[in-house]
Amino acid sequence: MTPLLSIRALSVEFDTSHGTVHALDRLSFDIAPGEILGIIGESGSGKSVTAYAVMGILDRAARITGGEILFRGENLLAMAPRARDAWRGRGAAMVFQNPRTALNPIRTVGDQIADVVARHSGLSRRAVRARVQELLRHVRIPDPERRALAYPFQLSGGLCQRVGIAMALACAPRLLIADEPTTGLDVTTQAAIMELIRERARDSGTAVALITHDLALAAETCDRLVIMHAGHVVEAAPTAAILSRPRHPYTAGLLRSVPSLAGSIAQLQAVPGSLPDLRRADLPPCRFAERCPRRLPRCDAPGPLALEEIAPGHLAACRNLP
Ligand SMILES: Nc1ncnc2c1ncn2[C@@H]1O[C@H](COP(=O)(O)OP(=O)(O)OP(=O)(O)O)[C@@H](O)[C@H]1O
Repeated sequence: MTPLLSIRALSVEFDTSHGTVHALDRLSFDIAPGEILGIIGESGSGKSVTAYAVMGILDRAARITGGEILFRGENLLAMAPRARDAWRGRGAAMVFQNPRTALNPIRTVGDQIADVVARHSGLSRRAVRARVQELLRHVRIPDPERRALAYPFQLSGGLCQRVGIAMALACAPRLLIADEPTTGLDVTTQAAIMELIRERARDSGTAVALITHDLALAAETCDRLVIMHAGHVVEAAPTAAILSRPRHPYTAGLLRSVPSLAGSIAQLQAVPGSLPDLRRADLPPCRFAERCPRRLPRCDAPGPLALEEIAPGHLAACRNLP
């Protein structure tokens, strides 16, 4: 199937007073229409930078030093700014972590959703208001007439996240990027939010990129997983393939660190070490090598590390695969 989104060899750097951060290095993966793709990695692996690059909302300090982001074959990075602004919302929309801080504290949630609806449609004010109610009902906010008049501080975290989802869905995006959408929410609310996201993919063919460090949550929800480490994709495959036979040592380590996936308590262990400092000028070709139990001399040989198809639909970047 033709991918909806195709990220090809994307490299992003940040200029800081402490040096250049090599945040993404030749990152590549695809998302198909209607697919729920999990983008997994520990803090600092580049998940949010990837999302911001797709949305075109990277920090000013960021530099895209290579690659393409193709949306239905068109390179978003080559689009004129106005066309990119028009694409945002209809093409892709984002649900953010910390729902309350993602909303404007001094406007009612109804007005905030109405702004998005009005910006992306030629609807009359009355029709916009009706659409806001429809969206609030769609994300199952109880008593939507009253809740539309509330300010974010008057709503629970879970309701604020539902508002965030309603805003993202207001322009019927083809791709929904959900960046840690359930962090900080209680387990029941988490489950309800994830069900809304799943339902959207199932019923309207919206592709979903679920960004999370929670491999267990992604395993329950996603069709396919992309495992990121220090700005690289180290493995990408259907969820079942990753769970039954992880090929990259980092993926295997992640699985062993999750109680529900480790197999037994005795096998439970954290991935040793931490991400390398991405400001280092001498970053090795494999950024996992210094933490890797399978490291060989050839792992450090110069030259880029290729992400190769090792089985149909299963990609890995490793010079010593089991
Ligand atoms: N504005 C910035 N200036 C400098 N470095 C940045 C900036 N934004 C991100 N980075 C760096 O880019 C790298 C990737 O960060 P990113 O936020 O994408 O990671 P992440 O995987 O989303 O982490 P988390 O799970 O904590 O959100 C990190 O080393 C981070 O410090």
